[in-house]
Amino acid sequence: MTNSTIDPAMLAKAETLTEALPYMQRYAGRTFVVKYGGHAMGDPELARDFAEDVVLLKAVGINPIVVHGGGPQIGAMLKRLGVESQFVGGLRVTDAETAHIAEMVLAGSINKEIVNWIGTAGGRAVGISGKDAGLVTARKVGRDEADALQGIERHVDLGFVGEPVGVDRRILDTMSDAGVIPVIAPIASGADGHTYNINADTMAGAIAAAVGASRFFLLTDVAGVLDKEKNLLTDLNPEQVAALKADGTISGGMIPKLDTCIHAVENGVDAAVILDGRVPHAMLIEIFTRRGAGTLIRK
Ligand SMILES: Nc1ncnc2c1ncn2[C@@H]1O[C@H](COP(=O)(O)OP(=O)(O)O)[C@@H](O)[C@H]1O
Ligand SMILES: CC(=O)N[C@@H](CCC(=O)OP(=O)(O)O)C(=O)O
Repeated sequence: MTNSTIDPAMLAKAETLTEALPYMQRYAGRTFVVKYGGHAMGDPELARDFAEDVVLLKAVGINPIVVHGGGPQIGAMLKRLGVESQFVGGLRVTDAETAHIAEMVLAGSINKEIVNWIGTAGGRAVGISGKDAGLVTARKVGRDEADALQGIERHVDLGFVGEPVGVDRRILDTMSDAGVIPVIAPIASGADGHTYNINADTMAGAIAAAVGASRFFLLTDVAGVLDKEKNLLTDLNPEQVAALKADGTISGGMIPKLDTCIHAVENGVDAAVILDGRVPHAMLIEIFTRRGAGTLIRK
């Protein structure tokens, strides 16, 4: 049969698969950490696409590890329960009651929902938090907030907001060996026995560094890092990120996100990629095609 008798649409599908082949060969056996943000979770269609992508990675021999957020979902639950919540420097001030609710939402409903999507897509996922098998040990975060009005620095107690100080990867290796996809909620215990609420980007970055991930994907609600004219910056190194911070091109939630990426690439992760979680199959396009997507951060 010659090309002229083949349906062009079928041929294009076959070419998509052959285009993916060298990437599948390159990445087989590697570990990818995927941070799935709360904003990217709202749409059930996109959630299904995301779960399919994760299952496909596993099927071609990559070890995906999912770390999820859920900030908007915690906010909604706090509102329902009439509990006030405020953010300082992108972190939710977390009293004992808020920590309890954050754990309920993150390690409870959201974690199991993602496990369910992955199961529906034909994968085997196990949902855990940083507490399980001592995966992550946290310590309390201290923060100095500049009081812009008075021009003074004052220490803000964020309560039970934690940062990872240790990662014991053994449970992740056990799960990977058993063909299981870990789904991790950003909650951990401190050496003091308290439960800590951890920013999901920070949690994912610590896990990516601890496992020496080949790729660290952060799915968010923008196309990637944008310049002042709103054009996508496809590649950045730590020096360029520092310049973008200094001239005010990046602000808000993008600052801690990029800090996390730089920390990860300076601690054993090959590359971090900020991706648009609103684009169906954004991860597959980035990993398996020549086009790529989002912003790649590398040393
Ligand atoms: N230069 C920039 N490029 C892209 N996004 C930026 C930039 N500067 C600030 N941002 C903001 O950062 C946000 C992403 O961070 P964040 O809201 O914390 O994401 P998530 O909730 O997914 O973790 C974007 O929605 C955007 O408003
Ligand atoms: C300390 C802190 O701020 N924790 C976050 C944890 C969830 C999170 O980071 O979710 P997203 O990735 O969806 O924003 C919070 O309470 O909202």
